[in-house]
Amino acid sequence: MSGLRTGIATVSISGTLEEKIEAISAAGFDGIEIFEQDFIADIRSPKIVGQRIRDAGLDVMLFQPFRDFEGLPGPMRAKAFDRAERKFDVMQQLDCDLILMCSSCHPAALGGIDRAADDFAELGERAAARGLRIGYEALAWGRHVSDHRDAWEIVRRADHPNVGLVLDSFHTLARGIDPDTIRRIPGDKVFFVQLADAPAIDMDLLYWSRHFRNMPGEGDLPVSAFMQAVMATGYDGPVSLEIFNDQFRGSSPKTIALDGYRAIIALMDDVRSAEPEIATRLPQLPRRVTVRDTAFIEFAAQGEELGKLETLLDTLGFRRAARHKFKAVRLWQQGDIRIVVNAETEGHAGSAWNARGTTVCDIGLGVGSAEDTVTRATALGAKPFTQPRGPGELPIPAIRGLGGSVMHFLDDGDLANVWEVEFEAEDEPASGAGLTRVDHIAQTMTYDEMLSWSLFYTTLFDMQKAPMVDVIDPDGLVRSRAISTPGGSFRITLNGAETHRTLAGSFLAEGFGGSVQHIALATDDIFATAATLRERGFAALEISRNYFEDLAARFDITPEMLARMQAENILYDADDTGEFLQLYSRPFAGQLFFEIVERRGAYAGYGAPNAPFRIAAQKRLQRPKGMPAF
Ligand SMILES: O=C(O)c1ccc(O)c(O)c1
Ligand SMILES: [Mg+2]
Repeated sequence: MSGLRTGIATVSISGTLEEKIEAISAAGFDGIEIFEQDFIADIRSPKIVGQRIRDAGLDVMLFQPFRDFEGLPGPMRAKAFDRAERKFDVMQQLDCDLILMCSSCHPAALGGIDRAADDFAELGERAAARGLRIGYEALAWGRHVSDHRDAWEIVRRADHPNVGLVLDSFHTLARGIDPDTIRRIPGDKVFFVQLADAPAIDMDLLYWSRHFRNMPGEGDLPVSAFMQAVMATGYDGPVSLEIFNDQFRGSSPKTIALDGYRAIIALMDDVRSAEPEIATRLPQLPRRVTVRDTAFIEFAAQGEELGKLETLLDTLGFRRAARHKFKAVRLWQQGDIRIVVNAETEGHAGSAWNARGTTVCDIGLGVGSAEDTVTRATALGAKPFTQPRGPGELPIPAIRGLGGSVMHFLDDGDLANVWEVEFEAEDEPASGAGLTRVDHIAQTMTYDEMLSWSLFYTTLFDMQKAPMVDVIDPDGLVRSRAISTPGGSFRITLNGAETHRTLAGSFLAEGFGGSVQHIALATDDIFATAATLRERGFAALEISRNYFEDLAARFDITPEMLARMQAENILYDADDTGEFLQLYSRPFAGQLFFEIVERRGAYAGYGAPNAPFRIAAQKRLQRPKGMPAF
């Protein structure tokens, strides 16, 4: 059995046809759907374009779309056939044998299953004479045919070996059609399969499809259930992406093509795991990785900011636990939290500091098997990370993460001893402020990058994405989405800034791109922690008095507790599952900050309703002197 064949429509990514071909080939796809517009805009002949695509190692899998063919009356019908013949000429030049015909939207189309079937039977003869095939696709907004079941009935009645069906997950799922109805269709009559996901937004189908499609796994449609049904038919052809998305049209073709490849591989792996009996043609790869914990967070810091960061860690109750045996690297520890501060001028940390100044350059995650994690990541198109190892250093498996940062993976093997092997313990006694573990890591990026990064996490790790929330910054909107492992052992929030005027946006501008902006640390008793921190000289972010008055109106909080929260600048949220208390540090090293949280009950959120007030408080600190703080 040969491998899975993957494809992507040229319409899915930005650039000229040539740039698209390069990006699609580089991302690892086997073939390409030529979207006619991309071809027409090119100055090369169809013969040369076809050859160029094959030279890039890609099959020309499909030519599309051909519109408004079936069901036309009299002379219009004859014209539609002539039009089709012209496109057949182009296809023969391209050396592409399959054309997608989407269900007619033409106002004059008459409808009638048998009329359409007759049209396709006749066109099938003409196609066969040239060795070509026709795939019929039901557009969700087609005039008479908008459901794959009707398209299948037409194909069935056309009863021609060169006429088959194109299934497109968007059209089926957007209309809420049960994908299991696909299991009734013989696999050899499915000529091609297109995949797209989309966010659950209630809007006009055509508009939704043309602007908001995204990669499988990036949206909310049950694309995996769709694909399981397709594969259950015995379908053996290519699996291809057809993504109409406004953002993708303006993004880097390489990134979007890589995301697409990642999405297909993860999806087919999910299909196989859901129904192991079904042949998916996908080579084996380790399943999604269970993250046990955040093993460490590493900052690159030098000079004055290094001192400030270490002072802040000290006021937060961290102790100097160990020093690297050979490098300017120190381990700070409290509870299960390990923060590594790397002042090396060379290597990854050195270049991260050169590029961004003080920054989180590395995140270490505890996993079952570090090797399997890198194997899966690599199969999904991530880049393994290596740098020359110094004396006595362990070969800890790593990949490239967000914006040039690195992720290391630690497991129970020899790697668990890294702190003893590479570091020398310091004898500073434990003091602590009750911080126990990393609650979550907040990453800031441009809005355009959010889908890509959520896909990175949800395809590699066993993590689910929460719904998108809007965070109001006084100077713009920031979109935020949390991604978490089932038990919350690893939580990430992604914050996408649309403009540089927002706090998140100015962080991006200053830091030269997306990275970790804040780290939230958990405590079991935020009031006790706050008191200890105060004694240690920690300065909390000051929250407006109005905020606490509003809290009193919204929640049943005793006056005593409210007074304590106000005194300590502790923010509060609650839902049906529990309560959430938050305390923020002031910004350091530019616009990085720490958050301290206490979760009560099963509260699994992040205090999103409080974000605007926290942001406003942070922005007050940035105001030029002389402006009132309150
Ligand atoms: O939006 C469209 O017109 C369109 C065209 C071709 C397709 O395959 C499709 O799914 C949608
Ligand atoms: Mg389609």
